[in-house]
Amino acid sequence: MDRVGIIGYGHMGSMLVNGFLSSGVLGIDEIMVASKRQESMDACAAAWPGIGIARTNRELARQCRLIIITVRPQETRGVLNEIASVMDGDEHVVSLAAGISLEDLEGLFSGSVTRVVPTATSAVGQGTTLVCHGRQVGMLDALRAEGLFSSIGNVALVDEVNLPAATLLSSCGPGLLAAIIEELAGATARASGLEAGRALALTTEMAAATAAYLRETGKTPGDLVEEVATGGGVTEAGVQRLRERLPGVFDGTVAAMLERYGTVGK
Ligand SMILES: NC(=O)c1ccc[n+]([C@@H]2O[C@H](COP(=O)([O-])OP(=O)(O)OC[C@H]3O[C@@H](n4cnc5c(N)ncnc54)[C@H](O)[C@@H]3O)[C@@H](O)[C@H]2O)c1
Ligand code: PRO
Repeated sequence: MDRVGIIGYGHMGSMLVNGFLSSGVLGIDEIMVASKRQESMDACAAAWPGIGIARTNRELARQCRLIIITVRPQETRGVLNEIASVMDGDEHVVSLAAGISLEDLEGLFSGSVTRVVPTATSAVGQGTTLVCHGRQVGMLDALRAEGLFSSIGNVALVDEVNLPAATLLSSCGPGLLAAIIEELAGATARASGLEAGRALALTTEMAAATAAYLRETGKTPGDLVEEVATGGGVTEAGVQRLRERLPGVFDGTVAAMLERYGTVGK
């Protein structure tokens, strides 16, 4: 049977298995998983009774035409080298690895390759999965992969040249925003004595409401700042301070991330 194979069962591998099966886009007998650690395979089998578990990556590659590789970038070449000898050239590999180009991946085996960048927020059906197909990917394979990932959120096709920047925003972004939420809540609790858990709950709800407001009204962030910051009031004092300091902080943040993106797959 032509099952969808997932190699690696960490944050992304388990999120994809949960998403594909919970959404119903794949049935339990249409998916097969292989991962290095026996404990994670035991956890997978316990969470999804009847799921196909391969003992090795090669065993999985022999049985699946669409193979999604969710190991870390520095482990991705090794996995492709390992399975290449049992592939017949008709396979479609989907690589999640940040920083490993289509050209590099296509050089490792004879099938077709798509790069995909999901986001942790896909676990709740929110956020955008970035998709970049290699030139050898046929239309049916492209549509099949896009259909799978659209079951866990939005899908956006992105040219490879724009993948680093788009990844920073849509996939690293939840980590950045979570860190900002944590800092804002923490600083407010420290300065005021408001209980830390309460501060975090209020900040999280505020962040979700702000994103919903911008999305639903189509207003710009600048419009919203203007609405909230009453002249001579409290918000104005905070926004003024942020606008003095944040451009430097974010320029440095983006530069550090783009630099790491260039080396992460080496
Ligand atoms: N975490 C994210 O939000 C995110 C988003 C988009 C893309 N990615 C990409 O997804 C990939 C996985 O990230 P993650 O956060 O899930 O990492 P992770 O460390 O949580 O998971 C990696 C998994 O691969 C397994 N593994 C390692 N070597 C293996 C091998 N040789 N054979 C089989 N399994 C092996 C590990 O046991 C682990 O289960 C990375 O390439 C990353 O760049 C991650
Ligand atoms: N998580 C991966 C990383 O931080 C890639 C996008 C989000 O490297």
